[in-house]
Amino acid sequence: MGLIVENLTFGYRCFPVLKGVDFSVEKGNLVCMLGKNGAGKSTLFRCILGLLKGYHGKIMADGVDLRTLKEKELARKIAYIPQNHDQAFAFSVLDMVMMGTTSSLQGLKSPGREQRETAFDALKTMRIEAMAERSYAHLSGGEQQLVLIARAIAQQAGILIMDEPCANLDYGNQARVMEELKRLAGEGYLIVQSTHSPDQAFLYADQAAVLSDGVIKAFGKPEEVLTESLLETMYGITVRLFDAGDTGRKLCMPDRVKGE
Ligand SMILES: Nc1ncnc2c1ncn2[C@@H]1O[C@H](COP(=O)(O)OP(=O)(O)OP(=O)(O)O)[C@@H](O)[C@H]1O
Repeated sequence: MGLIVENLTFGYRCFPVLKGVDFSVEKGNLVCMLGKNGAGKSTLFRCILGLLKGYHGKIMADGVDLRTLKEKELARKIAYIPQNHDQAFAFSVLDMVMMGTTSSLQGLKSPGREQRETAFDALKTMRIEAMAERSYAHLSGGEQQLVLIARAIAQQAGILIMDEPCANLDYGNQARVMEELKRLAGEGYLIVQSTHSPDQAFLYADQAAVLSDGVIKAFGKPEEVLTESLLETMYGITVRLFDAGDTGRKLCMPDRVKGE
């Protein structure tokens, strides 16, 4: 059970972006997808989310070809968590999370007690139930990101897709959000997120995927696949990897920081 992408190709008009993307990953993993600006990470995510339909190849979730699913069925399998953004309307946190439950509603019905309970359970999963009645607009960026993750959980999808979830977050909130994502992966969710930080992949990811020239150039444990030479080729700078004390993890530093 998980996500399989097979020979996925997609282009905007005559401009090819994805040229045969292949990877598969089981539930219970946090995957960090790296690739330079314009590599096609968002395009790949939009194909997986069914927002771009003109692709060739196959995307399967839990053994089901996503092309065969209706919108609501797809929403029960895969949820998208955007970067946190300013919300113009004064929704409460619980209302925001309840919006994630609409895929469980028949026709034009409004959310009821069941949806409220699902939303509250999602807040508990994220350990933010104390915020339920607060205004979403008045939360910090990090808190808002946790609420958006809760909204995806309320959607009751097992696969969460995130485009740079830590962009715009301060250092502490980045760590808090990444710790929560790692915990959710440990509970059985599959999380696929893009990042521009090799360190985020080293510190938190079970798997790293590198998208380059329209294909997955490397996929596997971050410490095994994110080599100095691969990172240098991808980002066009020399880097140095070093062991992070006794954590068993690696960290990445641009070579210029050495003062050369
Ligand atoms: N709607 C569109 N129409 C035409 N070209 C597009 C469109 N959206 C994206 N592109 C192009 O497709 C390529 C891949 O873009 P995409 O946003 O998927 O990259 P990305 O890896 O997510 O980049 P970044 O890291 O900068 O967010 C880029 O060259 C981009 O200019």
